[in-house]
Amino acid sequence: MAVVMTGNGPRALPEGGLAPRRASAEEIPVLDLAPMFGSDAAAKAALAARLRAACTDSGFFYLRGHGVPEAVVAAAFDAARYYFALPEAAKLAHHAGLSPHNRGYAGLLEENTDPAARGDLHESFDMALEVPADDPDVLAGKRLYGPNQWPDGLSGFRETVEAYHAAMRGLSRCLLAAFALALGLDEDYFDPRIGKPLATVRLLRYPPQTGEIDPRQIGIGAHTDYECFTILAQEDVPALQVLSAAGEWLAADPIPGCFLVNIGDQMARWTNDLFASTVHRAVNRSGRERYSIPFFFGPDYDTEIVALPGCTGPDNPAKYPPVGAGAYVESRFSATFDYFDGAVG
Ligand SMILES: O=C(O)CCC(=O)C(=O)O
Ligand SMILES: [Fe+2]
Repeated sequence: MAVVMTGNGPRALPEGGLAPRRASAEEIPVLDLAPMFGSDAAAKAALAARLRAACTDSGFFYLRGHGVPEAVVAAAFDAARYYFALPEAAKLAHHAGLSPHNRGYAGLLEENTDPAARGDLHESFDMALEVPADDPDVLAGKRLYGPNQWPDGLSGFRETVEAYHAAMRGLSRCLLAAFALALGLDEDYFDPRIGKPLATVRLLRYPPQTGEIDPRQIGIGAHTDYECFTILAQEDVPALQVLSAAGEWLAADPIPGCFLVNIGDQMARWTNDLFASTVHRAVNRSGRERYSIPFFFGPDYDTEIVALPGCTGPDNPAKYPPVGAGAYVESRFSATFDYFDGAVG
């Protein structure tokens, strides 16, 4: 049987084709975050219960009532479109391999999420929290902190992408409060751990794939995400597939006005696998270019990821040894990006 190696161990993959099945509203539910912006404790508790069910089941859910203005999302997609249309030389000038902090551009096939595959058919631009080069954490060699790299001469690009990052950070704080409630913790439980979060905006462009498709070379190979959770913005071009517990690929098609959120490996570790970090992949068979914008959110670099209160018990010992949040993501980047270990400062 085929498996994919993740940071939390091997996961079985089904044999077979690239076509997904439609997901039902139970399999990938739509949750409304609005109660988290109010003070109705019963409404928050109801959301927390639905969130807990979604996270323990598929680990994927659509999010509405999130409060992020549509214009902020639309501007980020416009920025992605004109960014990727730059000449290749302009993009290579700020290649992520020139940054010790994994910020900048990477081209087609440079990432390989599934070690058994032959590279991912997308190009990307990564930016994260802007931390100056003389910051003590950067000087201490915490590689995931550092300055971003930006393309030259692309008016408004930086401002637009930074505004999107800020909006996603705000949303993440709110979402984490809901996760805390879903885990029976105080709403502000995670707040002391997210003052300087490892939080990356990634612009992605997937060219369409037509004709015979090599299953070992798709938009993004089967993988789990590395951080706590991912907030994905999609336009109207479908491609994303989620592996169900029963081993079927489900289509996670875009829903207008909703983000798609999924649990990542850090949260699976934090919850001792109560919350599912679910395998997913993308295949762009739409015949059109696809742009998507994942936002990966994890806690501060030095946060120890160890089973949270209530997630272990006499019959449920901790499955994973403690690990530093930053060290964990760095180890995953080393496994995934062929340029990360050789990056120059
Ligand atoms: O583009 C997508 O829909 C998914 C991207 C993804 O899974 C990732 O970047 O980790
Ligand atoms: Fe992913």
